[in-house]
Amino acid sequence: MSKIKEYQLFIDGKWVTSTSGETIDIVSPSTEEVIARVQNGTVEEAEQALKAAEKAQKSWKKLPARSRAELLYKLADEIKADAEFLAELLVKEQGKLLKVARMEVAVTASFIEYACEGARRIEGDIVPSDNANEQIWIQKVPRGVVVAITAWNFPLALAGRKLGPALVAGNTIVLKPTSETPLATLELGNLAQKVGIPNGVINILTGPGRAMGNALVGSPITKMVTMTGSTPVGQQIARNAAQNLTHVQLELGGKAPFIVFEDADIDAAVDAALHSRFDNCGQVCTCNERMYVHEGIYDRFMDKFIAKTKALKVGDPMLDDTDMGPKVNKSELEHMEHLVSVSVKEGATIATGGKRLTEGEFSKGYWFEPTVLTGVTQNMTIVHEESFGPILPVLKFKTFEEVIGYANDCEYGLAAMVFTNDMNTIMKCNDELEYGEIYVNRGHGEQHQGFHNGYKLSGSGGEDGKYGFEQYLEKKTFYIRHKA
Ligand SMILES: NC(=O)C1=CN([C@@H]2O[C@H](COP(=O)(O)OP(=O)(O)OC[C@H]3O[C@@H](n4cnc5c(N)ncnc54)[C@H](OP(=O)(O)O)[C@@H]3O)[C@@H](O)[C@H]2O)C=CC1
Ligand SMILES: O=C(O)[C@@H](O)[C@@H]1OC[C@H](O)[C@H]1O
Repeated sequence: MSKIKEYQLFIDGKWVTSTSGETIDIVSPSTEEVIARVQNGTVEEAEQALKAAEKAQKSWKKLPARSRAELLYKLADEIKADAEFLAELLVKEQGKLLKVARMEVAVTASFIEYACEGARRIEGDIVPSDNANEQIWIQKVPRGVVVAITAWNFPLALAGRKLGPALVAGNTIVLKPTSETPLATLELGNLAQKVGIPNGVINILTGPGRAMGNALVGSPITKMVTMTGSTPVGQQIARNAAQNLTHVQLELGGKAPFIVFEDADIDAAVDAALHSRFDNCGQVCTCNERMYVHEGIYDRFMDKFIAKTKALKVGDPMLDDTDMGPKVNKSELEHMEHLVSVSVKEGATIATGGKRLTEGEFSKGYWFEPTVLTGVTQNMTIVHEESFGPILPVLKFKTFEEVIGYANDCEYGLAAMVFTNDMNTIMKCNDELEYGEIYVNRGHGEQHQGFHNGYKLSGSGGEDGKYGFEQYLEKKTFYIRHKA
């Protein structure tokens, strides 16, 4: 039995063991085995990390942005060089398919590289004054210490998505990954040391979000909090950050509608709907969480969709021919069972799936069948509560007005997907859908140069692209008068 690796806290360029003397077991979702242990960090260690970041930021911000970017390009290179090791670690800790984990590692590096491209575009303004012999300069400056808190579904990519722009902009960072899947993120500490990122610029802490997270968010040293996770926790963070009026950027829950109009390309829509629901075991914030199919094509569409859902291969995420791995933990698995049970009680029919898998290779781990619910009505719980798993409720619709009303009848506003070839319908969807991200004739999947922006309870501030980069900068205005 190989010795279980115990990770430490990464503070001020050094690996340290927590004074708590306690560790957190990291469990494989595929086998339920303990695969590693991480520190149960203390509030005092949160303070130490913040102070290290504050100290380091004073010189880090003085480096030319291009010099900061050079170091971060090297970090991205090291991530790519370590791709297979990091990908397998993601499979072990989160249960995602190896092919998806490889994509996640590549995306982590490219998030950082995209941020580096912005190093020469941190531009301000020179504005004419109403006064003679005077100029007004509006300069973009870093905020200071950024606290980044991430979710368990794409832990490494979410870290790169935040670390890249934060550091290129001249901030330093204290990164707290989720206690569910912190391992690949912790490895960034080793890579930061390897490329020579100065001590204190990157700090990585583990420990329960409530205690450690609260301490990080509530500190006056913290000048920005960027968090990806659930809406309730995002709301808690916003309340906690308010005491210091700290800038907060939140990427939260979603309940994306997937709308198939009568003129849609049915085969393309079936494939997009399938992948947008079941990829990463449905654990993507922009997943197809509810599907609306026009009554005119419903039977043809559903025959194809159900057949493809039944054909999905659930199993070992390390194998190339596996289509779906396990849910991330026991409570998430039990939540799937709960949602199906409530849906059936409310009148839904299970068209396929609906149960946890327990036989043979599934005797250990958190496995759930790809599930499609039909006979669903708009008032049912499953149409409004995020499942963040492989459960898809399907509803019929007749008219444009009806389905737009259904789609917008939601407390979330992150992503929506629409299949139609009618330009007029596309433009009306663009006008009327209350979502920050709309995909037309394709499934979900953001790009770095876009803007990942949740409306309503899906978030605040947005990230990615030039608008996401701007979040990591403050503005400073100079009024400069000179002798005539
Ligand atoms: N909009 C988007 O881009 C995305 C949204 N999500 C959403 O995230 C959710 C699933 O991820 P999950 O990790 O379970 O989300 P959680 O909200 O449970 O946790 C997110 C992070 O917040 C930390 N945390 C928990 N409580 C606090 C607190 N009081 N103060 C500060 N930090 C805290 C957690 O730490 P710990 O785990 O140690 O408790 C974790 O690191 C889903 O709702 C999904 O929709 C996921 C990915 C992307
Ligand atoms: O956070 C999510 O669920 C998505 O934004 C996901 O995270 C990193 C990937 O690039 C996105 O698909």
